[in-house]
Amino acid sequence: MSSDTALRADALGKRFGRRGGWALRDCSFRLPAGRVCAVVGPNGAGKSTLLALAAGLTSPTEGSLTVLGTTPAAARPRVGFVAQDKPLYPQLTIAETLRMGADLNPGHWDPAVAEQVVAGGGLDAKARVRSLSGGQRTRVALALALGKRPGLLLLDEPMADLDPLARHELMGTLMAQAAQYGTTIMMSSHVVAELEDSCDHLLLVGGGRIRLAGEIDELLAAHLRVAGAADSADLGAHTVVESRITGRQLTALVRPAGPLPGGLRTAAPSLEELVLAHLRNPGAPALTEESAA
Ligand SMILES: Nc1ncnc2c1ncn2[C@@H]1O[C@H](COP(=O)(O)OP(=O)(O)OP(=O)(O)O)[C@@H](O)[C@H]1O
Repeated sequence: MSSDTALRADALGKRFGRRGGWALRDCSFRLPAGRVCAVVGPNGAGKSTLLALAAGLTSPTEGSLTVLGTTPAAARPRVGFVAQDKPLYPQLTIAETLRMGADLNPGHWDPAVAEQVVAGGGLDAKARVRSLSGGQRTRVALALALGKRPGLLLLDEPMADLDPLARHELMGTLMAQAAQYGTTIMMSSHVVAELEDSCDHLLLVGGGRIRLAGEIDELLAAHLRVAGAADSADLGAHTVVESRITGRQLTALVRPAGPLPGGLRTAAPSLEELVLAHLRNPGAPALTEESAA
């Protein structure tokens, strides 16, 4: 794998237990290094499973995953992971937690980055973790992950319990980290509107499969919102992700395979429109680099 690839999945599958269903199946994608990648999908889609596989916390049932050019287990010292439940030691103070981060990451711990993230929330370094709110714990968990100066940062719904100001500020910190150190960031979220400004890559997971994968600009450019008279709009030659007829009016989200029928009004979709259309239509054909190749 070339060094410009942070993460590569090949026919990756994960099943919990021998009789369990597949949490992920037949997932193939490539995440170039230095990208900020949004992982979106409905509850139970397999997002956390994918992040846990990338963090080396669980192993694939089939297929393979390459992280920073090696196995997920070997890449762990260079990977930061903030799990959904943000495990921290409640009896430690914030200062002790960060010291633990320094001890666990000899030679690649950046105290200034970690302290800056904590200070951004106005937190007292002497406060014990157990006395912190959910959002404040998130901030400490992010400080631990960022202080490690990871090559790949995996964040499972990092913003879910943060107030809007804290989200904005921490997103800014994450973007600055990505820009300054070339850190690849992969983060799951349900708040798609917030991702449009900060992410440049998208993985949409549904039912354990990859539904959309690629650069957000390219995915958006491959789709069009169309509207026009229903009786004059034969979209049969194109991939229709979603279509609705109200009265005589057709509105649709399509992946054009060539020129569209005349008389239709077209507009570029927003990221939220693209994601929602695919979530509402789980049977719509996937678009990934593999399917486009
Ligand atoms: N440890 C486990 N044991 C058994 N099944 C599991 C386990 N972890 C996840 N699953 C199953 O795998 C599927 C994917 O779960 P996962 O947590 O990856 O989804 P998700 O996309 O992160 O969901 P959410 O948005 O609700 O966090 C679900 O059907 C879930 O029940």
